Amino acid sequence: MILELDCGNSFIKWRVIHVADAVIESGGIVDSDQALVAEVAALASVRLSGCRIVSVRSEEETDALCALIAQAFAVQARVAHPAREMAGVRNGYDDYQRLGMDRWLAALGAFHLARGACLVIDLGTAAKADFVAADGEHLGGYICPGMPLMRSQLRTHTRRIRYDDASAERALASLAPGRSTVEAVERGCVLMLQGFARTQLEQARALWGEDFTVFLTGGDAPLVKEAVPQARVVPDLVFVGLAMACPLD
Ligand SMILES: Nc1ncnc2c1ncn2[C@@H]1O[C@H](COP(=O)(O)OP(=O)(O)OP(=O)(O)O)[C@@H](O)[C@H]1O
Ligand SMILES: CC(C)(CO)[C@@H](O)C(=O)NCCC(=O)O
Ligand SMILES: [K+]
Repeated sequence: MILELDCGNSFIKWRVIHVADAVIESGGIVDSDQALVAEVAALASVRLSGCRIVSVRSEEETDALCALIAQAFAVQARVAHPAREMAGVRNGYDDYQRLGMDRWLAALGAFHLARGACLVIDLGTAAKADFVAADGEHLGGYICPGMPLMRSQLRTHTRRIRYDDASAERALASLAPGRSTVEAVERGCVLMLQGFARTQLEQARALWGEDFTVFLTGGDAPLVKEAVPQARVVPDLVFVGLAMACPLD
């Protein structure tokens, strides 16, 4: 079994899979390196033979996580690195090393699954969109604040926007105009995300007509699912690309 990690800016998503058939044994989402090691160590009957990591954190933070994993599980983690070209996809950035690895791997995974032009919308701490043409050319993309950043900017830079997580969740039962602060903010931010997603669709249509696949991923994908009914929701899209970039067998 191998451990797969997607280290985002706020959370680490992890999975333990059987390497031969990619069957998922277990998985979770944690907010610290220590919590990760604790959760994986608590799995009964798991013997890891390898580990692969994609990280958008600093090199120091990623190295520290690899050291912790080596110590806890006696495996040397393989870290995915930028490439100018991989699996038929050509990185569209002027400086290919600057493209976020989560975006790059999601684009690889999407192109592999779509076998044609695709749009990836990834809604996490940041909202990202990436475009890959039918010939594998990555055309670039967009980065915006995601739901957590929009929310926290409003809370930080205003005096009278204050509410707790439980009421935030309740507020999203509907998207009607808000009749309280929490409803107004939470629903407003969801509409921003949906607007982002719809605008990316318009871009894709302008480029490719109707001949493309839309992928939706990231922790906040459910919030825009209904606004983009044609999208394939693939929560593990980054892991699909990670397996391609770091084969372990
Ligand atoms: N079980 C969960 N734990 C934490 N966040 C969750 C969970 N389910 C959904 N979310 C939502 O997912 C969002 C974070 O998404 P994600 O985990 O994709 O972010 P990230 O990987 O840290 O960010 P990024 O990909 O931009 O670096 C949060 O806004 C949170 O509301
Ligand atoms: C945009 C984020 C923060 C999203 O996780 C990540 O992909 C990243 O750090 N990217 C580097 C900047 C870029 O992609 O242009
Ligand atoms: K991520």
